[in-house]
Amino acid sequence: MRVSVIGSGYVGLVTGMGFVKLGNEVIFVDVDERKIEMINKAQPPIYEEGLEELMREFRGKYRATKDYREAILNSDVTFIAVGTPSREDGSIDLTYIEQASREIGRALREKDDYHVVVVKSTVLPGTTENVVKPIIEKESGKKAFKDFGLAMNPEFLREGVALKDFLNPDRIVIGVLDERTREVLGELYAPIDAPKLFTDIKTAEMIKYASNAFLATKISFANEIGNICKRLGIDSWKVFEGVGLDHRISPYFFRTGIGWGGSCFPKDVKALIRKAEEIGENPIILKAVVEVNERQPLKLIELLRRHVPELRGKTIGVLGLAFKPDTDDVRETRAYVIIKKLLEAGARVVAYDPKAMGNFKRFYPDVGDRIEYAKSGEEVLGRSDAILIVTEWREFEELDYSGKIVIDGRRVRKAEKTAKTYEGVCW
Ligand SMILES: NC(=O)c1ccc[n+]([C@@H]2O[C@H](COP(=O)([O-])OP(=O)(O)OC[C@H]3O[C@@H](n4cnc5c(N)ncnc54)[C@H](O)[C@@H]3O)[C@@H](O)[C@H]2O)c1
Ligand SMILES: O=c1ccn([C@@H]2O[C@H](COP(=O)(O)OP(=O)(O)O[C@H]3O[C@H](CO)[C@@H](O)[C@H](O)[C@H]3O)[C@@H](O)[C@H]2O)c(=O)[nH]1
Repeated sequence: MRVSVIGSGYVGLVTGMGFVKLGNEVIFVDVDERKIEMINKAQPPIYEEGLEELMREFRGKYRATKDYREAILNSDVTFIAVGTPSREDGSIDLTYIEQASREIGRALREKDDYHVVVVKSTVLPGTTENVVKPIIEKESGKKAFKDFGLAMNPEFLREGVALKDFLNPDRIVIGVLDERTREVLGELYAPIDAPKLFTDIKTAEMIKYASNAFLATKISFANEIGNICKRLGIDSWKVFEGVGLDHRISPYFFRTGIGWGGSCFPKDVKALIRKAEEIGENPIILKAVVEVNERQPLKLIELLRRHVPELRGKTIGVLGLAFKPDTDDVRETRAYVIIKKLLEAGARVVAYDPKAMGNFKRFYPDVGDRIEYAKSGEEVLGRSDAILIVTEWREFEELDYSGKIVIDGRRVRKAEKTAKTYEGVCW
């Protein structure tokens, strides 16, 4: 099938390349010229394992452009994968979704064939039918479900293992209302062996929020128990090993530490809270989930002060800047909050991350410009009075921590075994 993907970021690029691997032809659209140029040279603008190899292998089966018209006229189905960030008050910002819908609508005006538009971005229930649909109808002069198809197909991939997740998902959720669209998406996803759940459109939108909210809740719950464990001298990882053996609970997403960051959980939980309040609900669990998560990285500083009471003038090493390992993404990384606190306390910070140092400096100039970047984890260890572990990159398991003070937010076993002084956040 001929597929176009609007927005070539973490989701758009991975999804599009996934469709290429499944035998489709893909046209990527983006407003960012740098990304377009890189994609056309078969270079991924983001770091994601396996992506570069896939882009090299399938060169010629995909291309990128700024031109919506070209992309829509030369494809049968279009996925919208633009960002849906938070506004200042936590509510969802639909600016990019609205822009993309307008451009798609304008291009569809010139097209006679039945074209299917699929919202893949995470959007609140009602957005596809109440925002995307009327914009496309107005700009195209056509009617949804009659002249063009419309669906919502949330994405559940995790960064770092995104391609694997896209090609081997736990499930595929497809929100559709018309039979033709259902057939097109059924055919497109046919090669993927996973349970396929067809729902109406707003249910598909809600499944995405409920999933992310539950996963964030699971981690905040684990961290709350973990904080109690720490005071009682109990290893919360052992506790959750025991808890997770109950098949009703499952062992996953119980890694206690400094909490969740990233481009999804923070913004999606907040957007759901705002939406709930707007419609007269008070989501007390979700609010507590966010509060626990905001306090959690501060535990690392609290523990550090037990061993280094005066931070002024001290050099503190930070291992890891990405919000999780195997990605260069720094959106809502715990490293930002932690480094900000260190600088406020007058410490010097020397940091290292295998992939995310450039992004950290660009995204957070207020702290990113005030710290030093090391060339390796060894250099951080060599130059610091104490070390904080913020992201559990595999290579941090290879470092020599002997003689060091290490405060660990993610549980790097080598540090736990070999550091002179070691503290874990919840263990
Ligand atoms: N990152 C993830 O792991 C993940 C997983 C599942 C779902 N999601 C959801 O997918 C959506 C995209 O997330 P992302 O992380 O890929 O974002 P991203 O910021 O990495 O990518 C979005 C891309 O859209 C482009 N863009 C913005 N406006 C545009 C427009 N009008 N026309 C064309 N391109 C435009 C941007 O230049 C950017 O390249 C969000 O709704 C997010 O919640 C993300
Ligand atoms: O037991 C755990 C698991 C994760 N985390 C943290 O939680 C955050 C998110 O991790 P993860 O879920 O692995 O990464 P994402 O790429 O943000 O993926 C989440 O967000 C995506 C965007 O919506 C969804 O598609 C995925 O299903 C969902 O897992 C990171 O800061 C992790 O360090 C923990 O603290 N403990």
